[in-house]
Amino acid sequence: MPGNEQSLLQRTTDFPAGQPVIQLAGISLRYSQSAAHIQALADINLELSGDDFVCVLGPSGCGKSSLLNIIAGFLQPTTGTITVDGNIHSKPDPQVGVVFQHPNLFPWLSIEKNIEFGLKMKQVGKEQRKELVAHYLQLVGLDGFAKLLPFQLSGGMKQRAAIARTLATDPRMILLDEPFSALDAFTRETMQKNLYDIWHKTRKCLLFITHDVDEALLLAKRIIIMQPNPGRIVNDFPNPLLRRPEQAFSRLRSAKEFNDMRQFLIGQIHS
Ligand SMILES: Nc1ncnc2c1ncn2[C@@H]1O[C@H](COP(=O)(O)OP(=O)(O)OP(=O)(O)O)[C@@H](O)[C@H]1O
Repeated sequence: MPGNEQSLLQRTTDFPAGQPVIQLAGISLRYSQSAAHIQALADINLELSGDDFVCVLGPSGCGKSSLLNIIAGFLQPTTGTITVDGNIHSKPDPQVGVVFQHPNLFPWLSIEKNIEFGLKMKQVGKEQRKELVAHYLQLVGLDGFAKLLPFQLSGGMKQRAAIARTLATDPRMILLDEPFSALDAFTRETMQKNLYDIWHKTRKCLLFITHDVDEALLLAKRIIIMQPNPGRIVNDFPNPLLRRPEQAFSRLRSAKEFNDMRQFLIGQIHS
């Protein structure tokens, strides 16, 4: 692998694992609509490390999307600050990548051109772009589909292309907003395995929002529970079932500990 590509692919490893990537201090958010106010978030304090895979669970309306939009820089908090690697973060920034529920690829660009797009924006040279695109296409298992247009791919393949596009620019962290919720159950499980393997290989800091307790238990290294009125974090703990890559989902799902944790999480969400 050429030296330049090596440095781009491995840039995240320049930061020691375990070092905070992002810190949220005293974040609150109040939506004001005419005379009505909604306190969507209150007193959010959070620190995510370089190799965290955090799943955020909580009932509808507890502020998960608001929190993600603030971290993405799409929304300004009413109070509080966010820092990325110690620097104030207050607007969309290539250091924080986002994968949405719908892959929103550029429909007129081939899959490889979609992945290359962010690299062009970063002014990465042509040869290096080519190698990075090939690397990330392979990482998400789309190496045979580079020349196709998005409409020629299945929903799961499009979402993998969107993940590759975000990974290719090597952000410090990636926010994923229910990225598999529009997929059928079988594709969803395949995608969960894919994402877990990608995280295991890249050790990228991931913040993943989901409504699905099983999904959180199968994927997360750390689980955060939120509650509404106002939206706040009520629990934040390491997933005791953190899976080894070779462990089958079906095996983990059938374990008594899995069912116990599932009941615990459902109780926490609905308490
Ligand atoms: N643009 C907005 N203007 C006013 N209120 C909003 C806006 N967006 C969200 N809210 C309110 O803020 C609170 C949190 O909403 P948010 O969408 O962040 O929750 P959520 O946990 O992501 O919900 P869901 O799981 O249903 O997607 C809710 O009471 C919601 O009605």
